[in-house]
Amino acid sequence: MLEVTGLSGGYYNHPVLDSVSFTVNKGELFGILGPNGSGKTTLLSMLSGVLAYKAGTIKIKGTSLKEYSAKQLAQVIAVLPQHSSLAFSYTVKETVSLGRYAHQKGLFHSWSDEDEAVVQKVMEQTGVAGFSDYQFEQLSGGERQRVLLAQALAQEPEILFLDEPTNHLDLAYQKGLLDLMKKMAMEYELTVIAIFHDLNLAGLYCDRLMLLEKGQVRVNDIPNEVLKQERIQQVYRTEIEKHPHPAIPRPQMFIVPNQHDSEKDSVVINEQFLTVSDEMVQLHAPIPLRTMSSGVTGSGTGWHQKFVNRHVSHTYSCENHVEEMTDYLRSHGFEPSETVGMMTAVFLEAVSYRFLHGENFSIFIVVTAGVGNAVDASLADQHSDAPRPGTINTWIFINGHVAEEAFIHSIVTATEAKVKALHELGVKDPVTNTWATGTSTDSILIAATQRGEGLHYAGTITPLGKLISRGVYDCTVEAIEKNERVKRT
Ligand SMILES: Nc1ncnc2c1ncn2[C@@H]1O[C@H](COP(=O)(O)OP(=O)(O)OP(=O)(O)O)[C@@H](O)[C@H]1O
Repeated sequence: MLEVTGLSGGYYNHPVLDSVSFTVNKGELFGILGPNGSGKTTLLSMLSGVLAYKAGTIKIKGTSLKEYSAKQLAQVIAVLPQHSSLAFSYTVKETVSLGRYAHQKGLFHSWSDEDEAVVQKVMEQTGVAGFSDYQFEQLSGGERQRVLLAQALAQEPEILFLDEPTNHLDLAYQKGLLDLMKKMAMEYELTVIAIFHDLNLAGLYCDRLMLLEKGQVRVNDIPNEVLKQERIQQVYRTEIEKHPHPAIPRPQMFIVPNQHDSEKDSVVINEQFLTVSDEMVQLHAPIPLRTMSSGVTGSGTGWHQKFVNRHVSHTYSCENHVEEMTDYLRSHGFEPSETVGMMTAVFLEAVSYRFLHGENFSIFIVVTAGVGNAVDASLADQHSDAPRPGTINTWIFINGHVAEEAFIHSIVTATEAKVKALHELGVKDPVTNTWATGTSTDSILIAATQRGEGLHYAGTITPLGKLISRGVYDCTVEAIEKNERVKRT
């Protein structure tokens, strides 16, 4: 649909683009990225015939751009510019109707039924039909943007050029505009070429992205390839982190702000932050910790500052346990969204904890363990599936900067150490009378300060893994033994 080869040029005495080449296929949603001043708008101006170029070729539908008359070009391409104002005062409908110019014939063209139908349709699509009689100048920035999009769509173009289309739009309209572009690309094979500053929106919606740097193409590929952490850091000269979108397989980039609380660099989570009562074991960290957990609240990954392991009776009914736990936390002064909350039927005086030092990092482990619900995982299908309160709850606080994979390693390593502790104590599954590997609802928390030493791995023979293995094994053995003693008294 669009073929650009060796395109160079810019402004008087100011070369901007340097041999830019790329193609865009029919029905593609193609994103142009690049830092301020990299030449994105200059490129779009050349592609839409507004700015002359010095060298290279631009072909639209196989024909050189230079061979199109203004009217012919307007039948194929439409442009939604970054900044626009109107020379005269028009109503919204009149503004949108201007988009029909390219399709009108003769000197004294008349307004056809088709013109009217198209204008009504695009005003509905862009959500501006409700204020069709308003003066354009009376509208907010976002409303104007949508009216100008309607005008561009009224042109019924085959290629739509957008310069930062989501500028001025609120969240819902950003999504609305890009969903509409995607739909039109898929259903009507509209080719959409858009400049984005928001890498995340570009990554979410575009089929392909082209990254410009100092007037040259740095890369042109699918979003996951273009949005590589190191590359974006280099080109934009800023610190970002790449993570997958939580709901769809698309990349997302997160800005990492400079930390201004360096006095907390030395925060070490240890026993001083732990409180044990009959009702709960709680830890209040002085800073939010990066967490991965299977708690009743605060599960999955997140950032949490408070940690609660609450005692419940053996007869606790687990129906609606999340809601009940949320109410409990709130009534005890905890904000549920900021708290990792677990439950246990174990008497909490039987808690076991240890602080262990590595070379440049340390860990603090807290375990409560009862084995009344012990299960042999290899024979779990012989058990009923009625949920009961978890009986081995393991908290691992890491004073270090833990990579995502090391969070997962930590869970594997801790589980292996726990299984060994159960074997060592000869704990059996009461249903199958075979060696137990855990209990039916064990929970785990890994919480890291994300300061200091970078810890990339936590497999059993890594420095972090060795500490976790030792600590979880010792604490689990001690917690089970203590609980047995408490139960006997
Ligand atoms: N009309 C102009 N006359 C002279 N130089 C210009 C003109 N417009 C832009 N430039 C220069 O051309 C270079 C590229 O500008 P352009 O607007 O294409 O960048 P951009 O990537 O779209 O930037 P931004 O992200 O800030 O919108 C910049 O150095 C800019 O100063």
